[in-house]
Amino acid sequence: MSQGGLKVRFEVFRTKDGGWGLRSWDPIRAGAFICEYAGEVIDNARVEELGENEDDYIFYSTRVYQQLEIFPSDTEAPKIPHPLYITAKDVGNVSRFMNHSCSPTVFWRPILRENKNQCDLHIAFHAIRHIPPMMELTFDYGTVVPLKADQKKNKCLCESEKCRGYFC
Ligand SMILES: C[S@@+](CC[C@H](N)C(=O)[O-])C[C@H]1O[C@@H](n2cnc3c(N)ncnc32)[C@H](O)[C@@H]1O
Repeated sequence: MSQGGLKVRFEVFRTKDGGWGLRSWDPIRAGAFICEYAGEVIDNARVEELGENEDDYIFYSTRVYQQLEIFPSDTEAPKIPHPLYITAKDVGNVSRFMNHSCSPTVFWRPILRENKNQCDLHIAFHAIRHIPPMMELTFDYGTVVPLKADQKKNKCLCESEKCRGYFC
């Protein structure tokens, strides 16, 4: 599904708070593949080394997510063969501009793809529901568990009714 490439016309735009965000000029149907999180795969040691202040563009597969309403409560989270960290700080695609929302329009799931006799883990983003043109594409960055006392928390500006107030 995700190998067919990008099917919608993306726009990187200035959000109300001044940062960049991502949206699509085309409608996206519920469940449709949107894009992958492209970047450089790094290991845990490099994540620790970079620290939380150095890189705003790390995707962490190790975060914990709120159950999405589209999935029944007994749906298990997809199994990931190993933790995956991807930084899109220096190389990446449009997904690096996707902001966090506590009521996201997009969710991610892991996919395994064969590559020269081995399987590579990729992260594919899909629409949670029908997304009309120009609606911001956002996903839940997830929660660090266990949350350490000194965990850096970013004030969340998603303005959702269900806003948790922060994201990590
Ligand atoms: C992966 S980048 C997303 C693109 C970013 N807005 C930009 O201008 O390049 C993640 C950073 O965007 C900002 N951000 C993302 N979601 C946010 C939210 N809900 N509230 C406030 N800032 C957010 C934070 O600075 C965060 O570290």
